[in-house]
Amino acid sequence: MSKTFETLYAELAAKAAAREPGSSTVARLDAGVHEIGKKVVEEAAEVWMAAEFQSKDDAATEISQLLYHLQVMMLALDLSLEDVYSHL
Ligand SMILES: N=c1c2ncn([C@@H]3O[C@H](COP(=O)(O)OP(=O)(O)OP(=O)(O)O)[C@@H](O)[C@H]3O)c2ncn1[C@@H]1O[C@H](COP(=O)(O)O)[C@@H](O)[C@H]1O
Repeated sequence: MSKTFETLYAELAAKAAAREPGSSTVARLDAGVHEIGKKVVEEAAEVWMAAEFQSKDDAATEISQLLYHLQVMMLALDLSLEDVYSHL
């Protein structure tokens, strides 16, 4: 079964809680909100560029990466899925 936003968040939260060795997510959380924020902005720009100048598949890839980095930011801020969904 392919991952969803919810299952990815659960996976990342578990890795963060366990401080799983070798996890890039744990390393990004340790780097802090400033560095995570830079990745969010970078990936957002890559979504824009892919949407305008590349293929739909490239855009889908960049969107998936943006979603990942947004989830890392959520974990850094101790925001649950419900905290975000309540604003939708
Ligand atoms: N879905 C993702 C995911 N999307 C994007 N990324 C990271 O974001 C980067 C975005 O690509 P770039 O083109 O910006 O690469 P880059 O310039 O080399 O970026 P940097 O790694 O230098 O920041 C990727 O290289 C990954 O490091 C992700 N890293 C992890 N996941 C998933 O998160 C889960 C936990 O991963 P670990 O914490 O590494 O175990 C696993 O299921 C992974 O598949």
